[in-house]
Amino acid sequence: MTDHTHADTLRTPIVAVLGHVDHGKTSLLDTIRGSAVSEGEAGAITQHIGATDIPLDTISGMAGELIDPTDFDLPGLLFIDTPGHHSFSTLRARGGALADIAVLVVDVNDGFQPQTEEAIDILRRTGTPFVVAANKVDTTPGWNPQDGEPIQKSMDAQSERAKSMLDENLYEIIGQLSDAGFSADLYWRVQDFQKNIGVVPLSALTGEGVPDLLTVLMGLSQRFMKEEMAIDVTGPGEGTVLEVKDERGFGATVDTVVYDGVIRNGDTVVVGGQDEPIVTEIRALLRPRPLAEIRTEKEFEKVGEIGAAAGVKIAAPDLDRAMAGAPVRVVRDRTVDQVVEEVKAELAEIEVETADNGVVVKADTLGSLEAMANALREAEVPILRAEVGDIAPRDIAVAETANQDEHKAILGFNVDLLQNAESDLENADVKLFKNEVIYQLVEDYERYVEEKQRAQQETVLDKVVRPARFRILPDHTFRQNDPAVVGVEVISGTLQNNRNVGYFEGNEFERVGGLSGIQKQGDDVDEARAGERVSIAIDGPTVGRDIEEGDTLWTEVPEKHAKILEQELKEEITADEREALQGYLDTRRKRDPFWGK
Ligand SMILES: Nc1nc2c(ncn2[C@@H]2O[C@H](COP(=O)(O)OP(=O)(O)OP(=O)(O)O)[C@@H](O)[C@H]2O)c(=O)[nH]1
Repeated sequence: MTDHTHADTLRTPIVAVLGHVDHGKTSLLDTIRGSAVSEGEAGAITQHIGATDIPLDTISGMAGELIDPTDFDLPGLLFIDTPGHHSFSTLRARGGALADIAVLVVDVNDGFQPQTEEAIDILRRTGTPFVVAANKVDTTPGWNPQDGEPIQKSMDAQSERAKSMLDENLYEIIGQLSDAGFSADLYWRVQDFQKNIGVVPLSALTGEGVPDLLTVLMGLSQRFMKEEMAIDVTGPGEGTVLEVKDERGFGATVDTVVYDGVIRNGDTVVVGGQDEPIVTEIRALLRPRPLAEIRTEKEFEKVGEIGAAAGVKIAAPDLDRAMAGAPVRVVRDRTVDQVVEEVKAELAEIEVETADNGVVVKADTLGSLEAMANALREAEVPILRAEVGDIAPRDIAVAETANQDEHKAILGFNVDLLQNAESDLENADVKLFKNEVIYQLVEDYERYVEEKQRAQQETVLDKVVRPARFRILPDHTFRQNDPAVVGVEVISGTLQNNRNVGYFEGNEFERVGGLSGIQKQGDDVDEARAGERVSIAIDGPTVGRDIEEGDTLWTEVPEKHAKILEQELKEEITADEREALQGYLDTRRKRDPFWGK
């Protein structure tokens, strides 16, 4: 942990934006950035790698009368630029969420959608405070746009009809939040933001309501997060890898959000890698060039050091096996071993529990891998191997070793099938599942397993001998023997052709012969159901000697089949088959209590 006893400063809270596809995450970030820039002040925003820093002055300028900047001593807000909950689950810091606060974007017309639910789950699990941006209010029929205005002011300019239509949609969202277990209300009605989620109606398109969102975010951070924002600005830097990227002239680099301390050029750092922690020395710390210098050849500018909270690109040797979501730690005055152990310990927290048997899981980041593992654990699906990265030939080979068919599967979340793995997959008996929504991915897999099991049961059911009890009808002997042909009525169960039949003498089963034909109204059939009257040919017995009219006969069910029927297929067979089975088992067990067990 960082020593907080000296040089404490308040850092900028880190904000993440998440929500369902197309609900407006990117537009909202663009609008926040855009209106910050159009505030016109020099240094209104600072573009970081993977993040945008909006200082308090700019926020208060945008928020107008909503904010009194003297109420705040936090320096501003750092918005993570890569929106979406995939990246959000990457955003870890010391076992928790990297983002201090989140904005959940919900389209007012669409309400909650699958990725909204998933985002809520992640927020709940990580205990991240959040506000809901009820976006696209401008699409309300009859809306009279009030560009960039606070939402109350904008509401005052709307017709009663538009207002009530919007209200209806907003209450729908509040209801959905409540269904998800969060008590919520329109933000200006919320008294206690620790107990209630504030909903901010806004439009990323017209900017109305955006001042309100910034005000609420600032207020929440100031009130509830101030203590966590106290950091030692000179301490060894700590951060999280957002993305691993090849950069011309630099090789593999890691885009990193620094949430504590300071990172300096030349520092030795430990970075979580695919196989083991990577120990390397920083060759360059890179930031985007300020907008004014955009015309220069080079995309990045080098900086000597960078302090939390900030986004920076780290160039250093050996970073190609670094993982998105993994920790980055500066060694500084500690030993390398000590920091390697720290990084290992942190990675171990995320390490997914694996079993000797199970599926292969691949995900784009450590965080999403962890979320996948959680979802699979809940669904009681064991995992054989879990890794960050695209699907490679090795994964297919591993999946193929699973000894249960249903486990010969790869579940890929937000990853691609590598080109050199395509033919392997085609030739292997491995099923690939890909989806961008975790619970849908798990559901797809569960459905597949169910179908597979049903198909297996059906084949078993096809082969298994069905129980039947039937009676020889009086005056229905058509032939005495070779074979005996008699009319019967099936009392319960299914009488199948080519089965052995017999009767119980006391509790002993006496086989009389085998069925060699069933005819129903003159037509050959394979089976007869309960209640049906058919004529059957039995090889073996002679009517009047071995069997009599009026006798009750049974299909002989082999012990193994009886066991499968009773233990595995009881739900699959019909009620009268169950009845026949029960009668058969009861009689068998009078003699041998363990028969068919
Ligand atoms: N009318 C209106 N349209 C909006 C608003 N916000 C976003 N849109 C539109 O909605 C569409 C999706 O917006 P994006 O910002 O790309 O949504 P996103 O959530 O970032 O989508 P992904 O990045 O694909 O997940 C775009 O066509 C936007 O122009 C809004 O407030 N009003």
